[in-house]
Amino acid sequence: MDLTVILGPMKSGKSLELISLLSPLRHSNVTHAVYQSSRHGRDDGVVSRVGGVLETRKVNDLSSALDDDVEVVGVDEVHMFGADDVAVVAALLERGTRVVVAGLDLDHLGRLFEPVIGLLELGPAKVVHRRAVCDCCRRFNATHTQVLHHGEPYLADSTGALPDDGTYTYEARCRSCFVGPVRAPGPTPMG
Ligand SMILES: Nc1ncnc2c1ncn2[C@@H]1O[C@H](COP(=O)(O)OP(=O)(O)O)[C@@H](O)[C@H]1O
Ligand SMILES: Cc1cn([C@H]2C[C@H](O)[C@@H](COP(=O)(O)O)O2)c(=O)[nH]c1=O
Repeated sequence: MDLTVILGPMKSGKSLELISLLSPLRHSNVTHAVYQSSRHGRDDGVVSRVGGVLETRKVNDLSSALDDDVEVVGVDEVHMFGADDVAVVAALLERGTRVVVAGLDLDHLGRLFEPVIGLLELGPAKVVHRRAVCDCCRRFNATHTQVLHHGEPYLADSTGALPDDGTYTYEARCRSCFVGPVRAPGPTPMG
């Protein structure tokens, strides 16, 4: 069936959106399962900061979703999964399963997460891009997540999941307030 991808920085309401889309299914006959990466230690289940909870199965990878054989599959913190898990999503869609995924699009350096690239390549029926309020300038245009370590931007070139256990603090930021790695200047335009 179809794929819905919910993206945005931390605090933008991705969990809220996932809960509002999938929680009614508990009251229906539609078979469904929601998976969350076990690398996400902050919550047991999809928990929105504004309230609301969705029961999840904590998994290291999505392979069990193929065995569960339900009509609707939800995936939370999808940026914490890998290329093999994107292949599982593709197989589920091929089989006629409706899949709804939510996660960060951009990492702490402002780069697209690899599984997000793979999901967008599957040609989702719907992509929801949510914004948060910038924790610096307070405008409602935050697209990035600034990770701070002892109050300074964390700019290490790491790709693993970052814990939300107090080691780092996380701020939603707009593109102007976001501090990313210094990039080498590109070629000067001709003309
Ligand atoms: N900087 C912020 N911008 C927007 N909402 C915020 C911010 N800080 C806290 N919130 C609260 O967080 C809620 C969204 O939280 P949540 O659903 O957990 O988002 P996400 O899953 O994207 O991290 C908002 O509805 C709002 O009540
Ligand atoms: C920026 C960034 C964040 N993470 C982690 C930190 C949290 O556990 C989740 C996002 O939680 P949300 O509020 O539900 O959006 O992702 C990460 O692993 N890598 C990063 O670059």
